[in-house]
Amino acid sequence: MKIEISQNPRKDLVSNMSHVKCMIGPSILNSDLSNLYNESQNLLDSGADYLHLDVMDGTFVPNLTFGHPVVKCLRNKIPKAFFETHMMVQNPEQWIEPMADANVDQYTFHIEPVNNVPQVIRKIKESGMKVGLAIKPKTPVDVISEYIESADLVLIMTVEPGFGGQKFMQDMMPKVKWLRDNYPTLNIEVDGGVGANTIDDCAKAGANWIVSGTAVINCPDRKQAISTLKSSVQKYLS
Ligand SMILES: O=C(CO)[C@H](O)[C@H](O)COP(=O)(O)O
Ligand SMILES: [Fe+2]
Repeated sequence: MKIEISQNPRKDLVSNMSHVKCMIGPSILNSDLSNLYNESQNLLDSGADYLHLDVMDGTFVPNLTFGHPVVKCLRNKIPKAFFETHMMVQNPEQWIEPMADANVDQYTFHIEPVNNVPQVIRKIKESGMKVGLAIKPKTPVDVISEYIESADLVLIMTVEPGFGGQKFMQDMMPKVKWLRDNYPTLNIEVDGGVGANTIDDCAKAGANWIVSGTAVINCPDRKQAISTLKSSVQKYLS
């Protein structure tokens, strides 16, 4: 008897993500959150490759946003887009199952508050999500080296996590360059203060997943804003 395995509607999209290619993921943090679905759909229609959803718990960072119930509602309305949750939370292990249940594609968590990083990575994988490892500006990049082989992406924060609209920290670029030099096929994401004026620094250092919040949200022509980010990254990708 042939056993039918149910198909993930986003399977092709997910498997295409394993190569180093340019991905632009707007952050909806500073959008009109009362209109979350329309804002998200508008960003996807404007050329976004994925949605970057900032989850904050008020403990790991001094701000509070939304959790899995909101992400699940959004997923019901947007079944096909790639969802990354940026987990700025004190206990990332706690939210793995609920986020997997909300059909999140990639679970990106900060390693700083975690005692057993390999265990969290394993649980994320077992739940069927991809793994992103995030570090704050003050965390040295070599701290994550031992976990990189088992991750799908590393996120280098270019602001202190917690709020949108902050100034880009150019001095994080050596971390990105070190990663790109040592891990040529790694997906490297930057997040915080990234826009038309700072994208070239990120692209030149080797970032290929680009989170941009206010620079895209506040731009009257979001399509143009996303296309500017993409062109810069593509210029530097070999
Ligand atoms: O994780 C974040 C803040 O902690 C956000 O993703 C980030 O700040 C995006 O917004 P902006 O581009 O306006 O800085
Ligand atoms: Fe973020």
